[in-house]
Amino acid sequence: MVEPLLSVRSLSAGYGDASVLDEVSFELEEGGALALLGRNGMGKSTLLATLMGHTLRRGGTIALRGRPVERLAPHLRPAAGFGWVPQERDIFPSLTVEENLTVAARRGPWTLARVHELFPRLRERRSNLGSQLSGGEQQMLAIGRALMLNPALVLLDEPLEGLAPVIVEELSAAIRRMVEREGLAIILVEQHAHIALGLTRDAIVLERGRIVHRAPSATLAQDHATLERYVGMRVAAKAA
Ligand SMILES: Nc1ncnc2c1ncn2[C@@H]1O[C@H](COP(=O)(O)OP(=O)(O)OP(=O)(O)O)[C@@H](O)[C@H]1O
Repeated sequence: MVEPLLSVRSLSAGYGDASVLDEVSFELEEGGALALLGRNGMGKSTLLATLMGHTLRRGGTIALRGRPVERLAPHLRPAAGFGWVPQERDIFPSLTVEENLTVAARRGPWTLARVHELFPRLRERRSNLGSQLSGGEQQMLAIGRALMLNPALVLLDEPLEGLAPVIVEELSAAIRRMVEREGLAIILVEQHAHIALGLTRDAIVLERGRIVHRAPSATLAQDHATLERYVGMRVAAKAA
């Protein structure tokens, strides 16, 4: 049997007394691309934050390439292979674009040149400060910085949120290239289900911290009843 890239078993977690994730189990193969869908507040960001060690884990296991990581301190998880692009982007405003990219870089196939190739705007803006970037450029920088860690898996938390349609297209094309051409594994949280399903191979749907549906992305994209039920009418209408 081929070992999965990521194996999550019966993962339960929350914040303080509040329990959010309830017995979540799933696997992701090497080079896999997984969409994580569900309405607001259903636990999608919490699942990514839990993989990064930023919540209170109540039970369950997380293994990356067979290595148990659920007890690793959050600051050690990037070195273990997790690249995280949080919803807030968290770029350093007083560092230049190039400094943001290189400050925590790790050796591997993703270099400054390759990140510039994926996002030519970051090359053009390399001497600008993080604070001088548009929202779309900040998002490109956040993804580029995660790639410079040379991760085994990239966790993308609503990377297209609040961006203009032309930037959404540019970023979607870059994510598609990361997955299809570079073979990078991703977990993509996205409110725009039709876009997320177009960029991934498999999907899971969270409802109040539990997985309530799993399917190949192409199948779920056609399953309007399930999308309406768990993701919302607006998205299902767009997917139709
Ligand atoms: N730092 C926190 N402290 C306490 N509760 C939190 C915290 N972050 C999230 N929650 C709660 O956890 C639950 C799940 O939130 P989460 O952000 O994971 O949902 P989500 O599916 O990612 O939704 P969204 O699209 O709104 O980000 C919500 O009830 C939320 O209020």
